[in-house]
Amino acid sequence: MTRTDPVSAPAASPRIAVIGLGAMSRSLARALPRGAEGLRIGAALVRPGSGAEVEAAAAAAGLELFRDLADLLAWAPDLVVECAGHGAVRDLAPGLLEAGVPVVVVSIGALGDADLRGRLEAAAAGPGGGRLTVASGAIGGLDILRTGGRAGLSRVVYRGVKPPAAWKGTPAEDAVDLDALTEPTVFFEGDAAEASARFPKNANVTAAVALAGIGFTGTRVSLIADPTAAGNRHEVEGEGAFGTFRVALSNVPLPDNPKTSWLAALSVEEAVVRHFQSVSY
Ligand SMILES: NC(=O)C1=CN([C@@H]2O[C@H](COP(=O)(O)OP(=O)(O)OC[C@H]3O[C@@H](n4cnc5c(N)ncnc54)[C@H](OP(=O)(O)O)[C@@H]3O)[C@@H](O)[C@H]2O)C=CC1
Ligand SMILES: O=C([O-])CC(=O)C(=O)O
Repeated sequence: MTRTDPVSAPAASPRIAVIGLGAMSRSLARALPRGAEGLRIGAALVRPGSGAEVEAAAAAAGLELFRDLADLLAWAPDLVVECAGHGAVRDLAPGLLEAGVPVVVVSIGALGDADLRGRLEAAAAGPGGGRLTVASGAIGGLDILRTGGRAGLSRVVYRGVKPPAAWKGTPAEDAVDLDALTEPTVFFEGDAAEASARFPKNANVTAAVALAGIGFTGTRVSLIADPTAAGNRHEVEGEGAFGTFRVALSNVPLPDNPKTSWLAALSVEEAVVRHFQSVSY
């Protein structure tokens, strides 16, 4: 007897597209074919105004290029992976989900906006809605927050340390003179709601911690610029009825973008692979 997989598995070569063609997408497009899964990125949705540099990058990676959501939908993607930014989650993810396309997002800080979260949840839960997956990003320990959180969490603290260059072009510049720092300097203390909104390219991890744990206002955040830091360090401490934990990561940044840890790109790669697996370990 021939058995068929009851899950509506896509054809042998699933059609996977990225939104954005920056450091993370390029890393993902280079990396995916190395796995045994036979998955590869086939297309990219970029900004309408993007020019020759993006075209060259797409050609080098063998990607079809779209500048319009309707064109991407006509390509009939089996999965779309957002590696672009908060605006892309807001403007593109709801429509994709409504059209039944599963979406992986990594710009998790966008989900700090409760209205957008509601729209995404409604789009995914609606008739024929696609599944929304939030990649773990550059952080770890989310499993402990989720599982320990079943019995209640009383305290979750996040501390993010990056070299001054990684904080360039952010509100950190209004708080400290990044070029003059000689020692680790805390320039932000607050909650994950404020951190993820004000640092959309640096503090998505705080949103991941908030969503897995005690929410955006309950999660305490410190952001630090450290001239001695070689990479991006993330620490999470949690406390609850289950006990306590502390996770500390020292992440290698992507060569094309010092703000972004390679681990974040790897988390997207893992989410893509997992999406197409019948059994995941
Ligand atoms: N969860 C996590 O741990 C992490 C999440 N991130 C998120 O991932 C995002 C991507 O990171 P990274 O690749 O390093 O960033 P890059 O800045 O290198 O690349 C992002 C690319 O996406 C493009 N883009 C932005 N908005 C849109 C849009 N609406 N449609 C199409 N393309 C768009 C940008 O174009 P343009 O330059 O024109 O804006 C840029 O080319 C970050 O912005 C951040 O939000 C990053 C690090 C960690
Ligand atoms: O990549 C990192 O180390 C973290 C980051 O930028 C983010 O959370 O937005």
